[in-house]
Amino acid sequence: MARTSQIYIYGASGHGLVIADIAQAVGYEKVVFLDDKNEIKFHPNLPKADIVIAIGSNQTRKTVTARVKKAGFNVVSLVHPSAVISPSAVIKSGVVVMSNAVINAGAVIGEGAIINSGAVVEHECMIGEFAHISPNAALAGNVSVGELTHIGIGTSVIQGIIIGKECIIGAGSVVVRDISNKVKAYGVPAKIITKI
Ligand SMILES: CC(=O)SCCNC(=O)CCNC(=O)[C@H](O)C(C)(C)COP(=O)(O)OP(=O)(O)OC[C@H]1O[C@@H](n2cnc3c(N)ncnc32)[C@H](O)[C@@H]1OP(=O)(O)O
Repeated sequence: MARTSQIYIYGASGHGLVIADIAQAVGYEKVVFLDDKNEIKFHPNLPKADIVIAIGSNQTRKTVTARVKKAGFNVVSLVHPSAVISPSAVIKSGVVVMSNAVINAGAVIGEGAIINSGAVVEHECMIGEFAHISPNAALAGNVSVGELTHIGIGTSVIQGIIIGKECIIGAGSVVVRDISNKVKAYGVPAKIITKI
């Protein structure tokens, strides 16, 4: 679908402001924020235009994405011009890639995922749908991150690790063993703290 000159940003938080900067940097002429608390709220009958879902909560981002897609809006991916993306990486729809992120060869970034500022996603990593890789997190080669999982700021994950779905990995962790689904884990090395 051809890009529209206007883009809706669904969510007017700090995350939305960062995404608005990216939208302008890649050439959108007009940014319109939609927010449940703002004057302009999402409605299925709004004029159709590109849209990006700027909601930090992984589960809410997934739910809202389904809603706007059902209403016929074009959910786009936005990549900051300073990010370095391998030609062989695959970026699915609704992904945002912030400034200075690196996504290396053969990596696959699932629908609706966030690759935040300065994150490194090494070769052949698989990032699940609606996951969030926080700023300065570093995933070595062949790491798999399950859907809806949040990797905390500054976390490092060694090569080949499998992290399950719907997990929270705390800030500054070093993950050296696989992590099962639906757990909170943190520390150096990361240990499972609780089930979610
Ligand atoms: C652009 C952006 O802003 S993107 C967002 C980036 N943000 C992040 O990455 C935040 C990630 N979140 C965290 O790291 C959080 O601390 C969590 C989710 C791991 C834990 O949160 P909570 O369950 O609320 O834990 P809580 O704050 O109550 O702390 C419980 C204990 O764990 C410790 N703890 C919490 N997080 C960590 C961590 N990442 N590493 C080591 N210890 C930790 C606390 O010091 C505390 O210890 P104490 O009981 O001895 O005092």
